[in-house]
Amino acid sequence: MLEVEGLEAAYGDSQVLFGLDLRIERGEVATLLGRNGMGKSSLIKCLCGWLKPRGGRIRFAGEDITGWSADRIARLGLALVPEGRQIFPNLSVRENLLAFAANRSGAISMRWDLERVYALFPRLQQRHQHMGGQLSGGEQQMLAIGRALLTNPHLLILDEATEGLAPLIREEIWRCLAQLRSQGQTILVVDKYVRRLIALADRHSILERGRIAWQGDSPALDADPSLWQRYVGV
Ligand SMILES: Nc1ncnc2c1ncn2[C@@H]1O[C@H](COP(=O)(O)OP(=O)(O)OP(=O)(O)O)[C@@H](O)[C@H]1O
Repeated sequence: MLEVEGLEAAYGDSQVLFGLDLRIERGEVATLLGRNGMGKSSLIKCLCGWLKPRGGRIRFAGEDITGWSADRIARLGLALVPEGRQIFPNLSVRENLLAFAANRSGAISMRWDLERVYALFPRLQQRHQHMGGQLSGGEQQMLAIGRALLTNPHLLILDEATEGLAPLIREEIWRCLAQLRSQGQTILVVDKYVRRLIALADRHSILERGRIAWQGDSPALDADPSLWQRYVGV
């Protein structure tokens, strides 16, 4: 589904990614781990087309998308739930959800529609007429996830999936991601809750100063908590 090879990126003269490799198979859940400023968001920006790579290759859904524009990559079926949600404060929940609805993966069965999103997040249905700006942080995150799902993406990316959310809402987001996983959705998630990520995901990549410091599966990460302390600070 996604193959990144030797990815390099910079902001002006300041290089931030140094030869990253990453692979996500269809139906897998992968994570990016690392302390603040290690390059997770920059990698995601490259995948989404917001930051042009200086070197390396990105292949997604059968295409070489290196250097493609963000809207072209989105149309190919990559959906981002961005850090800070970025929902429209002056549109209702329903309008936010329908603003970008599409069928990018060409799914015939199990297609996401409004009803299915409301079934996943009943809170959104209860508040469907509320403005985006009136929602709590957790509700905004549900809205951002629902909006991304309504594009029926091949790959769903969540940057800081549960950051700043109350514990109960965090649990609801984890429950939702587990449900999506069981339905075969391919997901790349950035978060700091390593235990939750081990339970949820198949593979993990730890970033350290723009380089991959460690890659492995959940049993390997679970078996070595010293990695978490060293690279994630938990
Ligand atoms: N727009 C920008 N211009 C210049 N430098 C930037 C920009 N955005 C990020 N950086 C720098 O790039 C490096 C990687 O940052 P990035 O945001 O990718 O890290 P991160 O692991 O996602 O951390 P965080 O969780 O804090 O977002 C950092 O040194 C950061 O200061």
